[in-house]
Amino acid sequence: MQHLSGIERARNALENGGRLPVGSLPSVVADSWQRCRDLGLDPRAAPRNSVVPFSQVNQRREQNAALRRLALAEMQLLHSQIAGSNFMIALGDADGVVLDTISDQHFADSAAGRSIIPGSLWNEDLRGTNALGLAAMAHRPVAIYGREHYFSCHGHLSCMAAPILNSRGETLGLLDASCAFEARQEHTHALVRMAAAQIENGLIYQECSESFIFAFHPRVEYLDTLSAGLLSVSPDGSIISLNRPGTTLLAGLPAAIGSHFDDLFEAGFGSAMDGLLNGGVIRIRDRAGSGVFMVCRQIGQRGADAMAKPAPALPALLRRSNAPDFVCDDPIVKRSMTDIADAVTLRMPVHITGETGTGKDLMARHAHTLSGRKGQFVPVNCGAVPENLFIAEIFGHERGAFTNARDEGSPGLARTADKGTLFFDEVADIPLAAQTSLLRFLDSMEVRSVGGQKTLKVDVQIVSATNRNLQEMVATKAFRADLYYRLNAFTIRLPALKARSDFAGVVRHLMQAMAPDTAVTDAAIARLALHSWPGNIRELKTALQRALVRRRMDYLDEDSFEDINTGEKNVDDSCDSCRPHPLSRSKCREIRSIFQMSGENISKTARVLNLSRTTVYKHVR
Ligand SMILES: Nc1ncnc2c1ncn2[C@@H]1O[C@H](COP(=O)(O)OP(=O)(O)OP(=O)(O)O)[C@@H](O)[C@H]1O
Repeated sequence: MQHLSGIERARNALENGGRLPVGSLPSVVADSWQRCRDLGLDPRAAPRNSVVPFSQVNQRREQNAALRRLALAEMQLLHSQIAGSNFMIALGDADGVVLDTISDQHFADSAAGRSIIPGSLWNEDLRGTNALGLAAMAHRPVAIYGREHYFSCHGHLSCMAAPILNSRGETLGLLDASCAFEARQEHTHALVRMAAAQIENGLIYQECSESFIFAFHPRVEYLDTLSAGLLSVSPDGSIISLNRPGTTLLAGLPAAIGSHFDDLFEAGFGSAMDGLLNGGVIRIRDRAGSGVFMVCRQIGQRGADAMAKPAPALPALLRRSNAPDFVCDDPIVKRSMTDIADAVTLRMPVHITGETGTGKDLMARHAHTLSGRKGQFVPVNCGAVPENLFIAEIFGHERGAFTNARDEGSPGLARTADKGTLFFDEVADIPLAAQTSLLRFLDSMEVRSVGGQKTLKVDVQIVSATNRNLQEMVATKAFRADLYYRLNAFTIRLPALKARSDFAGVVRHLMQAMAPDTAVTDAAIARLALHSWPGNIRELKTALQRALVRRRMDYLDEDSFEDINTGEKNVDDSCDSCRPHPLSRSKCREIRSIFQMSGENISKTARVLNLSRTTVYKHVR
């Protein structure tokens, strides 16, 4: 008989309506499957794809503003720790409604990515066994791997979620990391829990700015870690809040909010304060007789000198160190990179075309790096060199070769680039008279300076770039046809930003470079993606810089880009047939809003809202 693993036996039983085999699943999963079964959910069917309307998402975001502010910063850090692994990080509110997501492009484009969007509800009774729903219900971190999900269509996913609790143990929100099952990373679960703990601590600092905050732990070297207890105390010694590790460390003692410092520790509040306010670490006994080290982390603003200290340093977490210099996940750009590598190996001239700001200069520099040439990368901005000096600038000149020539002469840029790369930027602007000399140089690789007699052979890799249509210029005789054919032996065309499939990656890359600690939400990226970006990546960079300057929070969301012209029709609008009917109007607005967010993609909208394409079409046409 074929030997089936525990999960396979359990799934067989689940999908065929049999009794679930005992011990084949973690109990949290088995209990959840049973509840889903009792609700009559069919594990082989598609779950109901429930999404709350946009206005409600905004309302919920406002209600959770403090949580969101801290959480988005942590999500950004988490994303940078696990990015590149086909992941999505989501923040849910206490009801399991997703408020924000940060994902890598690959996951965002997957079926799962399209169903975890702001507004989507992940309760167990709607979506079956899933980490977000279970963490909300169980008030503790949960990981659900692959086929442990109740619905078989979620079997390719792994999700880890941790609740974010306040000091009364109430769930304030949920942090979730979801990934493709193959990408499952054991350590991600720990990272999610740590991020949730960090948010909980952050909330204590945020909410207790008026009070004293002490960190304590039985081992002094743990005072700066997430295992330390965090206790906030009013100036008269009443306990205002206590984090989760603190509750565990003081288990068995009356550590409830409202109790007094003296009920928990043998040293009275007054004498402990004497030591703590001197800035030192003190050792005191709790009322159960265990010794703990304690240090003051914050003197509340009502305290003598309000010398609030920053939150304790966390154990240094790994950041990605080998990030590429620029983003090239778009298949066309990726292909170009491979082609460039081949071309420079063969020493063929490389010609790069693309609209302004698409990264031609960056690509030219990359060609030089790929060539492995030891010489310099020498750029020539052909549009900026005066026509009468062009030849002298490139090929050099002897002492006093012409009026205004430099006294000491000049070797010229072609010689400077020997054993390196000569990059003709804005190559369409090369003066016609100089085009002949350049063509000769490309054929012979020989340089003769103006006023000089000797020729010198050089070894340079030629790269050129333009955003103009050289072919048209050839047709109008503004550019020499033979030079054109010589330069574009090998041409790559960089796509406009709006056409790049790695748009989100470009946004995140720029943010990482400009403000590594500032999160940018998926919804913000979706809004940015609606703009046409005529200035391409350069324009995007400026828009992000502007938003960073104006931002009032530690993150950028769609509201940060209100000034961006998205060409978006008013998403509050409903279609003509729904407008007169209040009931159908709100559904219609929701459809139209998701339609906008999805880049006007009918199929995506239909999938997200679980509607037929015809229904979506009816509302958005
Ligand atoms: N793939 C990329 N990832 C991240 N940043 C990029 C990328 N491509 C370009 N940039 C950034 O966009 C800006 C414009 O790039 P670049 O100067 O290379 O464009 P260009 O096509 O040469 O522009 P122009 O035609 O106007 O000279 C630069 O700041 C560059 O760092």
